[in-house]
Amino acid sequence: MEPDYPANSRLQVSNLGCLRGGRVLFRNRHIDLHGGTVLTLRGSNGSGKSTLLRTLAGLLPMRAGELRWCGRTLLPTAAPYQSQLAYLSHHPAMNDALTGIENLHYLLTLAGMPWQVERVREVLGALGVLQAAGLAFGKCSQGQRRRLGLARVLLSGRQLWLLDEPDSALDDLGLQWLAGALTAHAARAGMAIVATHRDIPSLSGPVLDLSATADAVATAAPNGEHGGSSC
Ligand SMILES: Nc1ncnc2c1ncn2[C@@H]1O[C@H](COP(=O)(O)OP(=O)(O)OP(=O)(O)O)[C@@H](O)[C@H]1O
Repeated sequence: MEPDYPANSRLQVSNLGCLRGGRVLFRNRHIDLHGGTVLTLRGSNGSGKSTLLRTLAGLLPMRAGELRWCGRTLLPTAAPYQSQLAYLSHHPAMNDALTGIENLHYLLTLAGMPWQVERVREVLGALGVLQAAGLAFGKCSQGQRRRLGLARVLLSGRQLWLLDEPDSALDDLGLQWLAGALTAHAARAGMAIVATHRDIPSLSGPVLDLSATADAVATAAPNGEHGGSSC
């Protein structure tokens, strides 16, 4: 069993605005996320969900707004924030010529995670990709590729998960696994922002709908209790 994350961690994003191709996608969006919270990001195709996640992951410039992590105003590219996040995009970011295991070993080592064989086997087994992980990644099915990408997030040990349609290509069993993984992550005071078009079973928490007019802060706090700003 892995240790819990600091319960008083907090991600605050205020007045976020995003541009793409010279067009304003949205402005004045607010997120206030505490340990133990999963925020669902909704919106029609092209409304800017991926753009928002890529911005929070530090892969696109933050054109407008402010990000605070544990009370400190930081750029999304700042190390104290980057070291806490795991980002899963539409693309698996794995090398097709390497096996799933080799990809995981490379990516987790790069992220500074110790390679714990038993834990890796446990996660791959739970995801049903223990065998597929021995194949060249390029020979895996879309669902298997997605599951291996999710294994990378789960094994990352990071508190903040930014997941762009993690349910894509997953069958019903995979979707149930994802729901369980998110619930378990939240129970350990993990945090996640999940862009999805589907209903992920038993996922509760705030929803930010980018199709809607900007208004309320997407926020939630377990039991309404938070510690101080340090984490
Ligand atoms: N590289 C790019 N250059 C210019 N515009 C882009 C680029 N990528 C995306 N866009 C535009 O930005 C807008 C938002 O795209 P984004 O992928 O963030 O939406 P989304 O809500 O994630 O969509 P979906 O639900 O289809 O995944 C779209 O209008 C899209 O055409």
